[in-house]
Amino acid sequence: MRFDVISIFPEYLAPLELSLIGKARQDGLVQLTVHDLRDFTHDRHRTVDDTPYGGGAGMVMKPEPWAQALESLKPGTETLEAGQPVLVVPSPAGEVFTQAIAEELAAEEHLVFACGRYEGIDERVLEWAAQNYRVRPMSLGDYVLNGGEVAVLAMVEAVARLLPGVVGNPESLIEESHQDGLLEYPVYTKPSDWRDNQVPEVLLSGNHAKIARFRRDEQLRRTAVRRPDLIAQLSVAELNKADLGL
Ligand SMILES: Nc1cc(-c2cccs2)n[nH]1
Repeated sequence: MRFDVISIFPEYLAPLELSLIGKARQDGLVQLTVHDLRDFTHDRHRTVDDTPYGGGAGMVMKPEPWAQALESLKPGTETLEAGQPVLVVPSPAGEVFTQAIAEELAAEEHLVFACGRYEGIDERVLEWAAQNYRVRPMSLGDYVLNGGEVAVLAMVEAVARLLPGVVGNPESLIEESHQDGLLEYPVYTKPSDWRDNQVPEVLLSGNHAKIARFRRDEQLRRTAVRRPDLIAQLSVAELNKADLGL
């Protein structure tokens, strides 16, 4: 998997050199390159923004530096089966990023992330880029950040960790939150009696069927309380499987 990130703050993406993703890059499982958008400007001040047509506060990112940065990544030279790269554009006006989308993107060969700042990128860039990219405006959630970099850190981690060989034990990717549309169950470790707080007895029983049932019930109970919106998407059969006791 090849990741390219374009930003006016490339140092913001430095955490992607650390830990899991950093090791994946060293192991050659992931190729990740961060590009400074200002390298695609040609004026003395390396200008990337200008005032908005139609007025309004703030500045808009100029189209030409983006076009040159995106062209530099050689879209359109992909093999037929690889298909066009996906251009992910973090935006509060995008589709909401989910685990399902992370899994979708993890199946791609090449992802490009465009980190907007200011009031956003000139819309014509996204229209123009559609010639050589599958353009996907993507929101991290219904709140506003100052730029796309934080969203890219989250999305790259969510995608890269799904790639074969990136996390040590692939089993740890199973039964995670949102894996099956539910939140994950609570976890415990030693000591079993901690400051007079006990680990649920069933987890000490060694009865794997009961443990599995307890964990499933806890997933459903947590989801019903914390994320009723997810419960609405579950089948009646799933709900009937659990004793929610709500
Ligand atoms: N979910 C989300 C994305 C964003 C931004 C992306 C780029 C600038 S602001 N805010 N909130």
